[in-house]
Amino acid sequence: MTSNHDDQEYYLAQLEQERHTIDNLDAVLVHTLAERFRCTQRVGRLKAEAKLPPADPQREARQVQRLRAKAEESGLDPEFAEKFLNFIIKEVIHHHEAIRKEQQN
Ligand SMILES: C=C(O[C@@H]1C=C(C(=O)O)C=C[C@H]1O)C(=O)O
Repeated sequence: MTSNHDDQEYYLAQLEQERHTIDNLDAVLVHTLAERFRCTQRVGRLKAEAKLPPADPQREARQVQRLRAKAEESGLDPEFAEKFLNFIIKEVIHHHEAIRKEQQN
């Protein structure tokens, strides 16, 4: 009984420690994404001023290859890395289209 109770405390302490690390990493992810979107907003304004299209499929393909390789190196599923990057890029392109429309008005 006592040993079960002790085990439970041990597991709960481990769980709390791991969740603390997850919280820190989630904060890093949010800060990193915020910086990336600040940067892509600047790119969107530059492209609108230069009359370049919002999407650049060749750049996207290079980014996907680069990220897939990095994912493999670090033990992350490259399929997941690609899906995640495409999800972000889709949002960026929406922003760039909105910037372009604003500039046209
Ligand atoms: C940010 C850009 O705009 C778009 C978004 C990209 C991205 O989020 O990585 C990449 C290519 C473009 O489709 C860019 O052209 O660099």
